[in-house]
Amino acid sequence: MSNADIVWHDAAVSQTERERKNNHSAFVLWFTGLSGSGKSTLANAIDRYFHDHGYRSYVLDGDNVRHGLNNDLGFSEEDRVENIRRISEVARLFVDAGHIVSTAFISPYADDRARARERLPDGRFIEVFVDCPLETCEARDPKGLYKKARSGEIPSFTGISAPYEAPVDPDITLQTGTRSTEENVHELVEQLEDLLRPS
Ligand SMILES: Nc1ncnc2c1ncn2[C@@H]1O[C@H](COP(=O)(O)OS(=O)(=O)O)[C@@H](OP(=O)(O)O)[C@H]1O
Ligand SMILES: Nc1ncnc2c1ncn2[C@@H]1O[C@H](COP(=O)(O)OP(=O)(O)O)[C@@H](O)[C@H]1O
Repeated sequence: MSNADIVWHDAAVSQTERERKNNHSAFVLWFTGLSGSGKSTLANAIDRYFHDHGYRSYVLDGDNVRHGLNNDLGFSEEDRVENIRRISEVARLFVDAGHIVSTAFISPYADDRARARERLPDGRFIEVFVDCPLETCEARDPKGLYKKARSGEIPSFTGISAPYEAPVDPDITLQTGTRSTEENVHELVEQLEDLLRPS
């Protein structure tokens, strides 16, 4: 069956109605950065803040999604593109359902992040650059992957033997080499003030 045979079915309950009931906007916080830069740490810290303050929210994390939905994908350029395409579709569904979704994927290619932005309603895709020098990420090496990448045990490792295209004009930049998680969460809450206000 081709896509031409599939007809979009409008939902009985709109995103706007869900947002009104939740009393806040639905949007995606798209964290991007090198492995070990702090994407998961920050996505979970801000999610804790959202949850504790009555927002409906959820985290989509690279490691976890790759265990399930995307367990057929590796780290070739083609697979990473498909990984991000699927994640952005899932993120869109969460926004449709009225949630604030924080995604924590390296998402190394600028074009893929741009496509993800295009899939979301205007102003509902917030690109957050988790900015941390490669040397710091490598010194942290929380999973021992940089060591393996340097020894050649892991091929095509982002930042070492595969590219990372840093955002040129991100909506928000958080430095994790010099600022604590608490400081960065505070910064995020300030920058998101308009979206977090009751709708
Ligand atoms: N070759 C290679 N390159 C980069 N990362 C690797 C690789 N192999 C395994 N890992 C682990 O997988 C996590 C990255 O998955 P992502 O889905 O975020 O990657 S991507 O967006 O598709 O590039 C990444 O997680 P984070 O460290 O949380 O970023 C790594 O733990
Ligand atoms: N300021 C900071 N912000 C975020 N993570 C930090 C910071 N300082 C140290 N870390 C540590 O760096 C590591 C980042 O790992 P993680 O959040 O899994 O990154 P990523 O998801 O980008 O791979 C964690 O062990 C975290 O405790």
